[in-house]
Amino acid sequence: MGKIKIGINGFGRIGRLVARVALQSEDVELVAVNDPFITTEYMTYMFKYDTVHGHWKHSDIKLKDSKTLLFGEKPVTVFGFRNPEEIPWGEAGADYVVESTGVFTDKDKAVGKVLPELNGKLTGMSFRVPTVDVSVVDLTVRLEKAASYEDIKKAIKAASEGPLKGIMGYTEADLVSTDFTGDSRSSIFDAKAGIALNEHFVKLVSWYDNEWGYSNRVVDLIRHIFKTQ
Ligand SMILES: NC(=O)C1=CN([C@@H]2O[C@H](COP(=O)(O)OP(=O)(O)OC[C@H]3O[C@@H](n4cnc5c(N)ncnc54)[C@H](O)[C@@H]3O)[C@@H](O)[C@H]2O)C=CC1
Ligand SMILES: O=C(OP(=O)(O)O)[C@H](O)COP(=O)(O)O
Repeated sequence: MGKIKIGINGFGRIGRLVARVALQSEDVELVAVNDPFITTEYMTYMFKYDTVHGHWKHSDIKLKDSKTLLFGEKPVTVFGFRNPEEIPWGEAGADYVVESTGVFTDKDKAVGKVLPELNGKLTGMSFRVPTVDVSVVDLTVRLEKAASYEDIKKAIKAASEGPLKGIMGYTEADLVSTDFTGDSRSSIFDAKAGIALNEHFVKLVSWYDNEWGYSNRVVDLIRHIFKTQ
């Protein structure tokens, strides 16, 4: 089976990290990036030296010419269009495009679309804690069916080791926000941080690397689309 060829629109925090995920994947090939507001020199510099996730050590990155970046031997076409309709992704061979400009998306409305059964039942917020990276979800829940905090912990632990392995994590360690930097899972339940008022009212706490976890899920999503198309 051929590789999944992707383009990335917007080469900021997420665009560059999706590129890192793709470049480390066997089955995904980065073929093009588009960003009208930064030069190829600046793209190279920002990609190489990421303050949060560290220096890129997997390959050399060079400018082949003003329209091509070389990641090791791998050429990646660079476009600079502001209007997404004008970007010639096809010319570069991109079959899937990651939208990571933040200009054309509306992610806050996505939960109810992805999980319609939660419409009207769930709202929430996550704290972008004052570190360069990592967020935390503080979920306060009123339960119709009684459950002790121990039961909840057991169910989440079982899911993290079973159907949600690699996506949901579970920890009883005494960790703090920066300990989750570089974790590719979407949510790591902090068993010691939650609290139950009674068997119908609980607060659950879960951490995630909002940059690296999200970027890994973007590439997982492309793999899913590729497989199911
Ligand atoms: N930073 C994070 O932790 C997360 C961000 N997101 C979402 O990902 C998206 C991108 O966020 P960041 O990477 O943090 O933003 P960013 O500001 O670091 O990067 C955005 C990039 O898009 C470029 N851009 C702006 N207008 C453009 C256009 N018309 N065409 C092409 N490129 C354009 C900018 O030059 C910049 O390089 C947003 O929708 C954000 O909500 C989602 C999850 C986590
Ligand atoms: O840090 C983030 O992730 P989070 O909302 O999951 O904590 C934001 O998605 C960053 O993007 P924003 O600048 O659109 O808020």
